[in-house]
Amino acid sequence: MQKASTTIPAGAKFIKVPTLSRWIVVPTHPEGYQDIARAPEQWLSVHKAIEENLQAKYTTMTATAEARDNIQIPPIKGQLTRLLDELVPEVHDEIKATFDDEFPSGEEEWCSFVALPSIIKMVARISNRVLVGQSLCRNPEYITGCINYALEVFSMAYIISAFPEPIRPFVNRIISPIPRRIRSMTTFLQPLLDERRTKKGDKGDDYQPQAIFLNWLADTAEQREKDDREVVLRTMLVNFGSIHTTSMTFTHALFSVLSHPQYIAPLREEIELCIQEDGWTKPAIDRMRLLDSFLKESQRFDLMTILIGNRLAVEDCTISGTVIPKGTMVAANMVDAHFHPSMWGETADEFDPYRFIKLEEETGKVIKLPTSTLYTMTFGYGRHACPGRFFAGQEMKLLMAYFLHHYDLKLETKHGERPNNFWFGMGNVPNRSAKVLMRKRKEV
Ligand code: HEM
Repeated sequence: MQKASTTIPAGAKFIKVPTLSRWIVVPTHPEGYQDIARAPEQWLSVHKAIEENLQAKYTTMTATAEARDNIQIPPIKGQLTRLLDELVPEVHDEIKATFDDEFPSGEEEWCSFVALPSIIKMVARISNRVLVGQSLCRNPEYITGCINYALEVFSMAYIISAFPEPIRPFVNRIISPIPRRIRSMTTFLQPLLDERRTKKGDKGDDYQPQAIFLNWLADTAEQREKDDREVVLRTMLVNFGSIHTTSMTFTHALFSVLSHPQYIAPLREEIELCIQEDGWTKPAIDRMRLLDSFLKESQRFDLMTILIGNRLAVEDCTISGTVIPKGTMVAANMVDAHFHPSMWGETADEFDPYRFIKLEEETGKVIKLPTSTLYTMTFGYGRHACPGRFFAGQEMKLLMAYFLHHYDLKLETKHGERPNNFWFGMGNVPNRSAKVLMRKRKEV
């Protein structure tokens, strides 16, 4: 895409990019996405784009007019983000329990783990501590179900879109494992919903529900008269949207830290100072500025995907003076955004963990891990930018701080170099078989 961009005629506002399934139209400059992000849903629809990309009618089962109500978003933007402070001890406790269970190594011994699958498991458990609470997040069957559900949605979306529309329902009925998965996930989640309902009935206004996403979602569902099935589907959808995104982003960052070992000492120094003064708390995490800048630079440099922020034109419309015909898929070009010299200057192609600290010192522009801009698009941009980004940012900082504070770490590659990424379609997956060596630090 970078090479192709040199051949774009002057004045062109958009280009058409081929993907495996269809053409996608992207602006020729990162600023061009602004008008796409501002376009009303009746022109450029995020829901229709997701429904097409995920084949949501068959996979997440969220392609009905009713489901477009998106009841999962208010509790994420509301309680989950408002209570980040209170969630730090919970998340820290779950990280500690996960490490104790998964890596019970002695002080002297190095042990090795395959990074990506281990991190997916860890992130699934840690995130679910906040999504559904301690009892379920420590249930390996439930966690495996959450991880597999996401993989099943991806693979079914891929398979189903290869068939013509009229026969998709039959293909889906014959081969989809998703209905069985939903039934099995319901057996885990329904007892929690029943318990909440009973306690609420018994205690009335005195009922103090446990601070977990499932309870906040159930409150929203009740207000909007949605049933328990909708709550289960939405909980699974949030699991789908959070586990693999967080673990892929985090694994990219872990590989970047370990392939630039010169930054481990300053990162550790900052982490140790912050937790000495404030403990494992939100103020401590917020003060870890170098860690924040490092993770943000890793997001900038180690792209998660090439195109992001897809929207489907549901009627002919005019965007930035160009007619976009109905049925066109538009998106942002992440490569252009994350490496554009007008924003990143001559060092755009270099990995600089101090980049966001320097940017703030030199220009006053504050870009932190959850900040979404037209030039830092990992969490999307505009009114549909990821609502879970504040939680995800805090979780990733806590997890990286925990790793670096408690363990010596190195890559198990020939010369400690970063393992190659795996490009799948537009997605950039961190190497799936690369191993990391770790050993408990003596002094901690
Ligand atoms: C590093 C981790 C994550 C990344 C990279 C990420 C990225 C994204 C992106 C790119 C979008 C689409 C934005 C757009 O179309 O404009 C999105 C949407 C969304 N994300 Fe995340 N996400 C992450 C974690 C999470 C977490 C932890 C949650 C929930 C707790 C979450 C919940 C959602 C939801 C509900 C949406 C749909 C928003 C809407 O349609 O308005 N994400 N995310």
